[in-house]
Amino acid sequence: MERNLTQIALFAALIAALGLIPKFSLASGVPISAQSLGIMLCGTVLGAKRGTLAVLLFLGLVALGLPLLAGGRGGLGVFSGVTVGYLAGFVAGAFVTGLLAQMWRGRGGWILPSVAALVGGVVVMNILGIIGMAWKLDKTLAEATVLALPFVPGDLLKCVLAGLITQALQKARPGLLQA
Ligand SMILES: O=C(O)CCCC[C@@H]1SC[C@@H]2NC(=O)N[C@@H]21
Repeated sequence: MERNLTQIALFAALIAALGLIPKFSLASGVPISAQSLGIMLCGTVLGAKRGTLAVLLFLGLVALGLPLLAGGRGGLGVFSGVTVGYLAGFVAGAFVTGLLAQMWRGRGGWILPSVAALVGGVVVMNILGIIGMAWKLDKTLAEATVLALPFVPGDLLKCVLAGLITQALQKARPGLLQA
């Protein structure tokens, strides 16, 4: 129990730390951000339940006003901005990544954790992000999808990184990863 809480807090802190890497702002207002790597790792390393709780803790701190989002943003206002779909995607993405990672735990080296991150941290997260952009920017889903295309190369790289980091942690600290 205590160990779980520590790990949840640690991964919430990891997402926050990735927010210190400068974001690259695009015309849509949704930045290229390293924080989605943290979301993927929450799922691949902690699994669905603990990973989702870590993301909820992170977003709870953001809602309280802590400037933990990339570029030093925080407060309730961010939940009504153009990235609201992505913020919902942070939660759903960690959950789906975690479910798949748990199902495939210990198999496939770095590839299966990467595929889990691809499905949860790229497909699910971007679907919600695109819906949010379409809503907030008054665009069609097709137009919003075009706006999300610049994220794809970086997001694919993050999937590979998430798989490699997860495999390394599996070897170094097997107790951290849930079956
Ligand atoms: O800071 C925020 O308010 C959320 C930013 C979300 C950015 C999304 S995460 C998935 C996709 N990949 C990126 O690099 N940026 C977007």
